[in-house]
Amino acid sequence: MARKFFVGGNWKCNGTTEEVKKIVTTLNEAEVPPEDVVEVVVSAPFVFLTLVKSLLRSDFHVAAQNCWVRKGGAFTGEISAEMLVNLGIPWVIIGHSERRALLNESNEFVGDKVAYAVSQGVKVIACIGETLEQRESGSTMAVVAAQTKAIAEKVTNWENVVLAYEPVWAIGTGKVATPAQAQEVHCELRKWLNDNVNSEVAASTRIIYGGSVNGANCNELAAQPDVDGFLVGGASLKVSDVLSFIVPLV
Ligand SMILES: O=C[C@H](O)COP(=O)(O)O
Repeated sequence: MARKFFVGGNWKCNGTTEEVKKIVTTLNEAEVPPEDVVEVVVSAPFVFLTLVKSLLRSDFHVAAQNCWVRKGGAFTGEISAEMLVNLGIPWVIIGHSERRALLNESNEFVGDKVAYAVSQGVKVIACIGETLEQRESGSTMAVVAAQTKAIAEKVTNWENVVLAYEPVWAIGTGKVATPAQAQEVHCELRKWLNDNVNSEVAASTRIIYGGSVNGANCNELAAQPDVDGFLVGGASLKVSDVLSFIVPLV
């Protein structure tokens, strides 16, 4: 089953109105592969979601970077999946390692969040990945399998989930995983989905890579059979780089 290539830009907690407008203008003016070849999703901070949605070309889509674990209500500072639906925001990132580490989001909490967002009709980029210590101790696969299991236990509709493998040691460090390292984990994750969910989900779920992706390394990573796209942080924030990992994929 063909899996449409997915390119996500995660702006994290960055940007001003002026910077956002500049990046969106650059994206809007670019000649990129058609939407049926590459799906492009821009993940903006909450405060810029409506602005980005109003300015961004219609063949690109907008994502939030988090949402609450259940129906909204008395949860000060949180944003609910219902609100994203109301604003017409189709995607959300859940379980990014920065939130897992800094805000103590557990595997179970992330699984609950993914399931609730999907149940409300919001598509999810679900992040998983090991720390350097875990990789060096040989537990990479056990870690990402446990993270994926917590999602698989709660989610039935995998059509609306993209799995983002983001080794923590590669995020924002310039130390990109080698294409072989990325392929090895993606292949094992697909096997895990086959063995623990079903063969259709394994064949159709997009497994994307994140961690120091840029224009110089994206093509080699994209050539790996189980790398179905990217979640890009730093390079997605620079006007000079923002197209470097989309346009070469033509
Ligand atoms: O969500 C994106 C990842 O954290 C990757 O960030 P990075 O491209 O700056 O390493």
